[in-house]
Amino acid sequence: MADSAQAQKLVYLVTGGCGFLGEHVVRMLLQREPRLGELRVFDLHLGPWLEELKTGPVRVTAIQGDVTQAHEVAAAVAGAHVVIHTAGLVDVFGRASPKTIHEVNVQGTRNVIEACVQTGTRFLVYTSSMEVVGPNTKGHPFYRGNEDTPYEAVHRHPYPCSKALAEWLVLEANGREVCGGLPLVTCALRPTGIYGEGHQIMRDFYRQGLRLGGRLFRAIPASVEHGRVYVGNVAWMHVLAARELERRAARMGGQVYFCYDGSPYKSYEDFNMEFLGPCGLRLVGTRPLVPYWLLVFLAALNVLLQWLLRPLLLYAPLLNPYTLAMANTTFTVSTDKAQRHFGYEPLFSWEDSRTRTILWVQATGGSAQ
Ligand SMILES: NC(=O)C1=CN([C@@H]2O[C@H](COP(=O)(O)OP(=O)(O)OC[C@H]3O[C@@H](n4cnc5c(N)ncnc54)[C@H](O)[C@@H]3O)[C@@H](O)[C@H]2O)C=CC1
Ligand SMILES: CC(C)CCC[C@@H](C)[C@H]1CC[C@H]2[C@@H]3[C@H](O)CC4=CC(=O)CC[C@]4(C)[C@H]3CC[C@]12C
Repeated sequence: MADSAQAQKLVYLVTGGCGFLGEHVVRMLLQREPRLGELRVFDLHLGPWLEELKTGPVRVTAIQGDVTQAHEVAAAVAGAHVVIHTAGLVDVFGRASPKTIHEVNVQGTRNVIEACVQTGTRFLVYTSSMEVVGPNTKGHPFYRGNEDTPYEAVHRHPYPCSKALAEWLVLEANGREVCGGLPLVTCALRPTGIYGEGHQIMRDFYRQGLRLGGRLFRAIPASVEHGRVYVGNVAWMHVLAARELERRAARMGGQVYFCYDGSPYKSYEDFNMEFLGPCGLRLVGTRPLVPYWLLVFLAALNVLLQWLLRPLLLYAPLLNPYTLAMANTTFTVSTDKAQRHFGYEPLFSWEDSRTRTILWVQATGGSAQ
Protein backbone atom coordinates (compact mmCIF):
# COMPACT_ATOMS: atom_id res chain seq x y z
CA MET A 1 0.00 0.00 0.00
CA ALA A 2 2.87 2.41 -0.70
CA ASP A 3 2.55 5.61 -2.80
CA SER A 4 3.88 3.94 -5.91
CA ALA A 5 1.27 1.29 -5.47
CA GLN A 6 -1.74 3.63 -5.42
CA ALA A 7 -3.06 1.99 -8.56
CA GLN A 8 -2.26 -1.45 -7.18
CA LYS A 9 -5.21 -3.62 -6.45
CA LEU A 10 -5.42 -4.75 -2.84
CA VAL A 11 -6.29 -8.07 -1.26
CA TYR A 12 -8.66 -7.89 1.72
CA LEU A 13 -9.56 -10.69 4.08
CA VAL A 14 -12.76 -10.54 6.14
CA THR A 15 -13.00 -13.18 8.86
CA GLY A 16 -16.55 -13.97 9.92
CA GLY A 17 -17.58 -12.57 6.55
CA CYS A 18 -20.81 -14.56 6.47
CA GLY A 19 -22.14 -13.31 9.80
CA PHE A 20 -24.65 -10.52 10.44
CA LEU A 21 -22.02 -7.77 10.46
CA GLY A 22 -19.53 -9.62 8.24
CA GLU A 23 -21.93 -9.82 5.28
CA HIS A 24 -22.47 -6.05 5.45
CA VAL A 25 -18.70 -5.48 5.59
CA VAL A 26 -18.20 -7.73 2.56
CA ARG A 27 -20.89 -5.97 0.53
CA MET A 28 -19.67 -2.54 1.64
CA LEU A 29 -16.12 -3.32 0.54
CA LEU A 30 -17.37 -4.38 -2.88
CA GLN A 31 -19.40 -1.18 -3.22
CA ARG A 32 -17.07 1.35 -1.64
CA GLU A 33 -13.45 0.22 -1.85
CA PRO A 34 -12.17 1.16 -5.31
CA ARG A 35 -8.71 -0.35 -4.72
CA LEU A 36 -10.13 -3.78 -4.00
CA GLY A 37 -8.64 -6.48 -6.24
CA GLU A 38 -9.48 -9.61 -4.30
CA LEU A 39 -11.84 -10.17 -1.41
CA ARG A 40 -11.32 -13.25 0.72
CA VAL A 41 -14.30 -14.22 2.84
CA PHE A 42 -13.32 -16.57 5.65
CA ASP A 43 -15.98 -18.21 7.80
CA LEU A 44 -16.82 -21.42 9.58
CA HIS A 45 -20.12 -21.49 7.67
CA LEU A 46 -20.18 -20.03 4.18
CA GLY A 47 -23.40 -18.39 2.99
CA PRO A 48 -24.97 -19.31 -0.38
CA TRP A 49 -25.30 -15.58 -1.19
CA LEU A 50 -21.52 -15.47 -1.75
CA GLU A 51 -22.02 -17.18 -5.10
CA GLU A 52 -23.80 -14.17 -6.60
CA LEU A 53 -20.82 -11.95 -5.68
CA LYS A 54 -18.42 -14.07 -7.68
CA THR A 55 -19.72 -12.77 -11.00
CA GLY A 56 -18.62 -9.16 -10.33
CA PRO A 57 -15.35 -7.44 -11.33
CA VAL A 58 -13.62 -8.14 -8.00
CA ARG A 59 -12.35 -11.63 -7.36
CA VAL A 60 -14.27 -13.03 -4.38
CA THR A 61 -12.69 -16.05 -2.73
CA ALA A 62 -14.79 -17.99 -0.24
CA ILE A 63 -12.73 -19.81 2.36
CA GLN A 64 -14.40 -22.23 4.72
CA GLY A 65 -12.21 -22.25 7.83
CA ASP A 66 -11.94 -22.02 11.57
CA VAL A 67 -10.12 -19.16 13.30
CA THR A 68 -9.09 -21.50 16.09
CA GLN A 69 -6.94 -23.42 13.59
CA ALA A 70 -3.72 -21.44 13.19
CA HIS A 71 -2.72 -23.10 9.92
CA GLU A 72 -6.07 -22.35 8.28
CA VAL A 73 -5.85 -18.72 9.34
CA ALA A 74 -2.26 -18.39 8.13
CA ALA A 75 -3.16 -19.81 4.72
CA ALA A 76 -6.05 -17.35 4.37
CA VAL A 77 -4.01 -14.34 5.52
CA ALA A 78 -0.95 -15.03 3.33
CA GLY A 79 -0.73 -12.35 0.65
CA ALA A 80 -3.53 -10.18 2.07
CA HIS A 81 -2.85 -6.46 2.50
CA VAL A 82 -5.58 -5.87 5.04
CA VAL A 83 -7.45 -8.09 7.50
CA ILE A 84 -10.81 -7.16 8.97
CA HIS A 85 -11.28 -9.60 11.83
CA THR A 86 -14.95 -9.74 12.67
CA ALA A 87 -15.34 -13.48 13.33
CA GLY A 88 -16.45 -14.18 16.84
CA LEU A 89 -18.68 -16.28 18.99
CA VAL A 90 -21.45 -13.95 20.12
CA ASP A 91 -23.04 -15.79 23.00
CA VAL A 92 -24.52 -14.24 26.11
CA PHE A 93 -27.21 -16.90 26.43
CA GLY A 94 -25.17 -19.89 27.58
CA ARG A 95 -25.34 -21.74 24.26
CA ALA A 96 -21.58 -22.36 24.09
CA SER A 97 -19.17 -23.22 26.89
CA PRO A 98 -16.84 -20.53 28.31
CA LYS A 99 -13.95 -22.58 26.93
CA THR A 100 -15.32 -22.48 23.38
CA ILE A 101 -16.02 -18.74 23.62
CA HIS A 102 -12.44 -18.19 24.76
CA GLU A 103 -11.01 -20.40 22.02
CA VAL A 104 -12.86 -18.63 19.22
CA ASN A 105 -12.66 -15.05 20.47
CA VAL A 106 -9.24 -15.03 22.13
CA GLN A 107 -7.21 -17.83 20.54
CA GLY A 108 -8.83 -17.06 17.18
CA THR A 109 -7.68 -13.45 17.45
CA ARG A 110 -4.21 -14.53 18.54
CA ASN A 111 -4.05 -16.73 15.44
CA VAL A 112 -5.04 -13.81 13.22
CA ILE A 113 -2.34 -11.58 14.73
CA GLU A 114 0.35 -14.26 14.43
CA ALA A 115 -0.68 -14.95 10.83
CA CYS A 116 -0.27 -11.24 10.01
CA VAL A 117 3.17 -11.22 11.61
CA GLN A 118 4.33 -14.41 9.88
CA THR A 119 3.01 -13.58 6.42
CA GLY A 120 3.77 -9.84 6.34
CA THR A 121 0.22 -8.45 6.45
CA ARG A 122 0.45 -4.96 7.93
CA PHE A 123 -3.08 -3.72 8.53
CA LEU A 124 -5.56 -5.25 10.96
CA VAL A 125 -8.96 -3.92 11.98
CA TYR A 126 -10.60 -5.79 14.85
CA THR A 127 -14.33 -5.82 15.65
CA SER A 128 -14.39 -5.38 19.39
CA SER A 129 -17.52 -4.48 21.38
CA MET A 130 -18.96 -1.95 23.80
CA GLU A 131 -18.92 -4.88 26.21
CA VAL A 132 -15.17 -4.49 26.58
CA VAL A 133 -16.07 -1.44 28.67
CA GLY A 134 -19.44 -2.32 30.12
CA PRO A 135 -22.01 -2.39 31.55
CA ASN A 136 -19.89 -3.67 34.43
CA THR A 137 -20.92 -6.21 37.04
CA LYS A 138 -21.81 -3.37 39.45
CA GLY A 139 -24.42 -1.94 37.08
CA HIS A 140 -22.79 1.50 36.90
CA PRO A 141 -24.34 3.67 34.20
CA PHE A 142 -22.20 4.81 31.27
CA TYR A 143 -24.16 7.81 30.08
CA ARG A 144 -23.19 9.10 26.63
CA GLY A 145 -19.53 8.46 27.36
CA ASN A 146 -16.58 8.44 24.99
CA GLU A 147 -13.35 6.47 24.58
CA ASP A 148 -11.73 8.48 27.41
CA THR A 149 -14.58 8.41 29.90
CA PRO A 150 -13.37 6.79 33.14
CA TYR A 151 -15.34 3.64 33.89
CA GLU A 152 -14.65 0.66 36.09
CA ALA A 153 -14.65 -2.16 33.54
CA VAL A 154 -15.21 -5.31 35.60
CA HIS A 155 -16.39 -8.45 33.81
CA ARG A 156 -17.29 -11.94 34.85
CA HIS A 157 -19.26 -13.24 31.89
CA PRO A 158 -17.19 -15.25 29.33
CA TYR A 159 -18.25 -13.13 26.32
CA PRO A 160 -17.11 -9.67 27.54
CA CYS A 161 -14.05 -11.26 29.17
CA SER A 162 -13.08 -12.79 25.83
CA LYS A 163 -13.71 -9.60 23.86
CA ALA A 164 -11.69 -7.54 26.34
CA LEU A 165 -8.74 -9.91 26.17
CA ALA A 166 -8.88 -10.15 22.38
CA GLU A 167 -9.02 -6.36 22.05
CA TRP A 168 -6.02 -6.03 24.32
CA LEU A 169 -4.07 -8.54 22.18
CA VAL A 170 -4.88 -6.57 19.03
CA LEU A 171 -3.85 -3.23 20.48
CA GLU A 172 -0.72 -4.65 22.01
CA ALA A 173 0.30 -6.08 18.63
CA ASN A 174 0.35 -2.61 17.09
CA GLY A 175 3.92 -1.83 16.06
CA ARG A 176 5.10 -5.44 16.00
CA GLU A 177 7.47 -6.17 13.16
CA VAL A 178 5.86 -8.29 10.47
CA CYS A 179 7.68 -10.49 7.97
CA GLY A 180 9.52 -8.07 5.69
CA GLY A 181 10.47 -5.74 8.54
CA LEU A 182 7.62 -3.22 8.53
CA PRO A 183 5.38 -2.55 11.55
CA LEU A 184 1.91 -3.98 12.04
CA VAL A 185 -0.80 -1.31 12.37
CA THR A 186 -3.93 -2.27 14.30
CA CYS A 187 -7.06 -0.66 15.64
CA ALA A 188 -10.24 -1.87 17.33
CA LEU A 189 -13.81 -0.76 16.67
CA ARG A 190 -16.34 -1.09 19.47
CA PRO A 191 -19.93 -1.29 18.27
CA THR A 192 -22.76 -0.85 20.75
CA GLY A 193 -25.80 -3.08 20.10
CA ILE A 194 -25.93 -3.49 16.32
CA TYR A 195 -29.30 -3.50 14.51
CA GLY A 196 -30.38 -3.68 10.89
CA GLU A 197 -31.01 -6.17 8.12
CA GLY A 198 -30.10 -9.65 9.35
CA HIS A 199 -30.44 -8.96 13.08
CA GLN A 200 -31.70 -12.26 14.48
CA ILE A 201 -32.74 -11.00 17.91
CA MET A 202 -34.91 -8.28 16.35
CA ARG A 203 -36.64 -10.98 14.32
CA ASP A 204 -37.09 -13.13 17.44
CA PHE A 205 -38.82 -10.23 19.20
CA TYR A 206 -41.02 -9.67 16.15
CA ARG A 207 -42.08 -13.31 16.07
CA GLN A 208 -42.68 -13.35 19.80
CA GLY A 209 -44.90 -10.26 19.40
CA LEU A 210 -46.88 -11.97 16.64
CA ARG A 211 -47.39 -15.01 18.86
CA LEU A 212 -48.65 -12.73 21.64
CA GLY A 213 -51.33 -11.23 19.41
CA GLY A 214 -49.31 -8.23 18.22
CA ARG A 215 -48.18 -7.16 21.69
CA LEU A 216 -44.93 -7.00 23.61
CA PHE A 217 -44.88 -6.23 27.32
CA ARG A 218 -42.55 -3.59 28.70
CA ALA A 219 -40.00 -5.09 31.06
CA ILE A 220 -37.37 -2.33 31.31
CA PRO A 221 -37.96 1.30 32.39
CA ALA A 222 -38.07 3.68 29.43
CA SER A 223 -35.45 5.86 31.16
CA VAL A 224 -32.66 3.24 30.77
CA GLU A 225 -30.70 4.15 27.63
CA HIS A 226 -29.10 1.39 25.57
CA GLY A 227 -26.65 2.28 22.80
CA ARG A 228 -27.52 1.07 19.30
CA VAL A 229 -25.85 1.53 15.94
CA TYR A 230 -26.95 0.64 12.42
CA VAL A 231 -25.12 -2.29 10.81
CA GLY A 232 -24.49 -0.38 7.55
CA ASN A 233 -22.70 2.35 9.46
CA VAL A 234 -20.68 -0.17 11.46
CA ALA A 235 -19.64 -1.82 8.19
CA TRP A 236 -18.76 1.55 6.66
CA MET A 237 -16.65 2.42 9.69
CA HIS A 238 -14.70 -0.83 9.23
CA VAL A 239 -14.12 -0.13 5.53
CA LEU A 240 -12.98 3.41 6.20
CA ALA A 241 -10.74 2.45 9.12
CA ALA A 242 -9.12 -0.28 7.01
CA ARG A 243 -8.56 2.18 4.15
CA GLU A 244 -7.08 4.90 6.33
CA LEU A 245 -4.87 2.73 8.55
CA GLU A 246 -1.82 3.14 6.34
CA ARG A 247 -2.08 6.88 5.64
CA ARG A 248 -2.86 7.68 9.28
CA ALA A 249 -0.89 4.89 10.96
CA ALA A 250 0.70 7.16 13.57
CA ARG A 251 -2.68 8.48 14.66
CA MET A 252 -4.82 5.38 14.36
CA GLY A 253 -2.39 2.61 15.30
CA GLY A 254 -3.25 1.01 18.64
CA GLN A 255 -6.44 3.06 19.02
CA VAL A 256 -10.00 2.09 19.94
CA TYR A 257 -13.10 3.70 18.49
CA PHE A 258 -16.70 3.35 19.57
CA CYS A 259 -19.02 2.82 16.57
CA TYR A 260 -21.69 5.50 16.48
CA ASP A 261 -24.23 7.15 14.20
CA GLY A 262 -27.39 9.21 14.47
CA SER A 263 -29.53 6.48 16.04
CA PRO A 264 -31.56 7.96 18.91
CA TYR A 265 -30.87 7.29 22.58
CA LYS A 266 -33.65 5.06 23.88
CA SER A 267 -34.28 2.04 26.03
CA TYR A 268 -33.68 -1.34 24.39
CA GLU A 269 -37.40 -2.01 24.03
CA ASP A 270 -38.42 1.48 22.90
CA PHE A 271 -35.68 1.38 20.31
CA ASN A 272 -36.92 -1.96 18.97
CA MET A 273 -40.39 -0.47 18.70
CA GLU A 274 -39.07 2.05 16.15
CA PHE A 275 -39.11 -0.94 13.77
CA LEU A 276 -41.61 -3.32 15.29
CA GLY A 277 -44.24 -0.59 15.71
CA PRO A 278 -44.51 0.04 11.95
CA CYS A 279 -44.66 -3.75 11.51
CA GLY A 280 -47.86 -3.85 13.57
CA LEU A 281 -46.63 -4.55 17.10
CA ARG A 282 -47.49 -2.54 20.21
CA LEU A 283 -45.46 -2.21 23.42
CA VAL A 284 -47.88 -2.49 26.31
CA GLY A 285 -47.25 -0.33 29.41
CA THR A 286 -45.58 3.01 29.97
CA ARG A 287 -43.84 1.42 32.94
CA PRO A 288 -42.60 -2.18 33.37
CA LEU A 289 -45.54 -4.49 33.84
CA VAL A 290 -43.55 -7.03 35.81
CA PRO A 291 -41.74 -5.96 39.03
CA TYR A 292 -37.97 -6.00 38.71
CA TRP A 293 -37.55 -8.56 41.50
CA LEU A 294 -39.71 -10.98 39.50
CA LEU A 295 -37.55 -10.53 36.40
CA VAL A 296 -34.49 -11.21 38.55
CA PHE A 297 -36.18 -14.33 39.85
CA LEU A 298 -37.18 -15.52 36.37
CA ALA A 299 -33.69 -14.85 35.05
CA ALA A 300 -32.20 -16.94 37.86
CA LEU A 301 -34.79 -19.64 37.24
CA ASN A 302 -33.75 -19.76 33.60
CA VAL A 303 -30.16 -20.39 34.66
CA LEU A 304 -31.28 -23.26 36.86
CA LEU A 305 -33.45 -24.72 34.10
CA GLN A 306 -30.60 -24.41 31.62
CA TRP A 307 -28.37 -26.37 33.96
CA LEU A 308 -30.98 -29.02 34.77
CA LEU A 309 -32.00 -29.55 31.15
CA ARG A 310 -28.49 -29.52 29.69
CA PRO A 311 -28.19 -33.33 29.52
CA LEU A 312 -31.44 -33.44 27.52
CA LEU A 313 -31.61 -30.26 25.46
CA LEU A 314 -30.17 -26.80 25.07
CA TYR A 315 -32.42 -24.35 26.90
CA ALA A 316 -31.09 -20.85 26.15
CA PRO A 317 -33.80 -18.17 26.50
CA LEU A 318 -33.12 -14.46 25.97
CA LEU A 319 -33.65 -13.68 29.65
CA ASN A 320 -30.84 -14.49 32.08
CA PRO A 321 -29.14 -12.45 34.81
CA TYR A 322 -26.53 -11.16 32.38
CA THR A 323 -28.89 -10.05 29.59
CA LEU A 324 -31.22 -8.52 32.18
CA ALA A 325 -28.34 -6.48 33.57
CA MET A 326 -27.34 -5.47 30.02
CA ALA A 327 -30.82 -4.28 29.13
CA ASN A 328 -31.39 -2.65 32.52
CA THR A 329 -28.18 -0.59 32.76
CA THR A 330 -27.71 2.66 30.91
CA PHE A 331 -24.87 2.38 28.43
CA THR A 332 -24.67 4.91 25.60
CA VAL A 333 -21.84 6.62 23.75
CA SER A 334 -21.37 10.13 22.44
CA THR A 335 -18.10 10.66 20.63
CA ASP A 336 -16.51 12.03 17.47
CA LYS A 337 -13.17 10.26 17.77
CA ALA A 338 -13.58 8.29 14.53
CA GLN A 339 -14.49 11.49 12.73
CA ARG A 340 -11.40 13.28 14.05
CA HIS A 341 -9.00 10.39 13.47
CA PHE A 342 -10.10 9.07 10.09
CA GLY A 343 -12.91 11.24 8.79
CA TYR A 344 -15.79 8.87 9.58
CA GLU A 345 -19.28 10.20 9.01
CA PRO A 346 -22.26 7.83 9.08
CA LEU A 347 -23.19 6.74 5.58
CA PHE A 348 -26.83 6.11 6.50
CA SER A 349 -29.02 8.66 8.25
CA TRP A 350 -31.25 7.51 11.08
CA GLU A 351 -34.26 7.73 8.72
CA ASP A 352 -32.52 5.48 6.16
CA SER A 353 -31.38 3.03 8.81
CA ARG A 354 -34.88 2.86 10.24
CA THR A 355 -36.56 2.40 6.87
CA ARG A 356 -34.15 -0.30 5.76
CA THR A 357 -34.60 -2.20 9.01
CA ILE A 358 -38.41 -1.95 8.89
CA LEU A 359 -38.47 -3.22 5.30
CA TRP A 360 -36.27 -6.13 6.30
CA VAL A 361 -38.44 -7.08 9.30
CA GLN A 362 -41.55 -6.86 7.11
CA ALA A 363 -39.99 -8.97 4.38
CA THR A 364 -38.45 -11.73 6.48
CA GLY A 365 -39.88 -11.45 9.99
CA GLY A 366 -42.75 -13.83 9.49
CA SER A 367 -40.90 -16.23 7.19
CA ALA A 368 -38.51 -19.03 8.00
CA GLN A 369 -35.57 -17.27 6.26
N1 LIG B 1 -24.24 -8.19 17.24
C1 LIG B 1 -23.88 -7.17 18.01
O1 LIG B 1 -24.73 -6.42 18.52
C2 LIG B 1 -22.43 -6.91 18.26
C3 LIG B 1 -21.42 -7.70 17.73
N2 LIG B 1 -20.10 -7.39 17.98
C4 LIG B 1 -19.01 -8.19 17.40
O2 LIG B 1 -19.15 -8.17 16.00
C5 LIG B 1 -18.65 -9.38 15.44
C6 LIG B 1 -19.68 -9.98 14.52
O3 LIG B 1 -20.84 -10.25 15.28
P1 LIG B 1 -22.23 -10.65 14.61
O4 LIG B 1 -22.16 -10.39 13.16
O5 LIG B 1 -23.30 -10.05 15.41
O6 LIG B 1 -22.24 -12.20 14.91
P2 LIG B 1 -22.54 -13.42 13.94
O7 LIG B 1 -22.63 -14.62 14.79
O8 LIG B 1 -23.67 -13.11 13.05
O9 LIG B 1 -21.23 -13.46 13.05
C7 LIG B 1 -20.05 -14.04 13.48
C8 LIG B 1 -19.48 -14.85 12.34
O10 LIG B 1 -18.27 -15.45 12.79
C9 LIG B 1 -18.26 -16.79 12.34
N3 LIG B 1 -17.48 -17.63 13.23
C10 LIG B 1 -17.78 -18.02 14.47
N4 LIG B 1 -16.85 -18.85 14.94
C11 LIG B 1 -15.92 -18.97 13.96
C12 LIG B 1 -14.73 -19.71 13.85
N5 LIG B 1 -14.30 -20.50 14.83
N6 LIG B 1 -14.02 -19.59 12.72
C13 LIG B 1 -14.46 -18.81 11.69
N7 LIG B 1 -15.59 -18.11 11.74
C14 LIG B 1 -16.32 -18.19 12.86
C15 LIG B 1 -19.70 -17.23 12.35
O11 LIG B 1 -19.91 -18.35 11.50
C16 LIG B 1 -20.41 -15.99 11.89
O12 LIG B 1 -20.60 -15.98 10.51
C17 LIG B 1 -18.27 -10.27 16.60
O13 LIG B 1 -16.88 -10.24 16.79
C18 LIG B 1 -18.99 -9.64 17.79
O14 LIG B 1 -18.29 -9.87 18.98
C19 LIG B 1 -19.76 -6.30 18.71
C20 LIG B 1 -20.71 -5.50 19.23
C21 LIG B 1 -22.11 -5.73 19.07
C1 LIG C 1 -36.71 -8.17 28.44
C2 LIG C 1 -35.34 -8.71 28.40
C3 LIG C 1 -34.66 -8.39 29.67
C4 LIG C 1 -34.61 -8.10 27.20
C5 LIG C 1 -33.39 -8.90 26.86
C6 LIG C 1 -32.64 -8.18 25.78
C7 LIG C 1 -31.26 -8.80 25.54
C8 LIG C 1 -31.44 -10.08 24.79
C9 LIG C 1 -30.36 -7.81 24.82
C10 LIG C 1 -30.22 -6.51 25.64
C11 LIG C 1 -28.87 -5.94 25.32
C12 LIG C 1 -28.32 -6.83 24.23
C13 LIG C 1 -26.80 -6.87 24.04
C14 LIG C 1 -26.24 -5.49 23.78
O1 LIG C 1 -26.92 -4.85 22.72
C15 LIG C 1 -24.78 -5.48 23.51
C16 LIG C 1 -24.19 -6.62 22.83
C17 LIG C 1 -22.93 -6.49 22.37
C18 LIG C 1 -22.25 -7.52 21.74
O2 LIG C 1 -21.05 -7.44 21.51
C19 LIG C 1 -22.97 -8.76 21.38
C20 LIG C 1 -24.46 -8.66 21.50
C21 LIG C 1 -24.89 -7.94 22.76
C22 LIG C 1 -24.36 -8.77 23.93
C23 LIG C 1 -26.44 -7.80 22.86
C24 LIG C 1 -27.10 -9.18 23.03
C25 LIG C 1 -28.60 -9.10 23.37
C26 LIG C 1 -28.89 -8.19 24.56
C27 LIG C 1 -28.29 -8.81 25.83
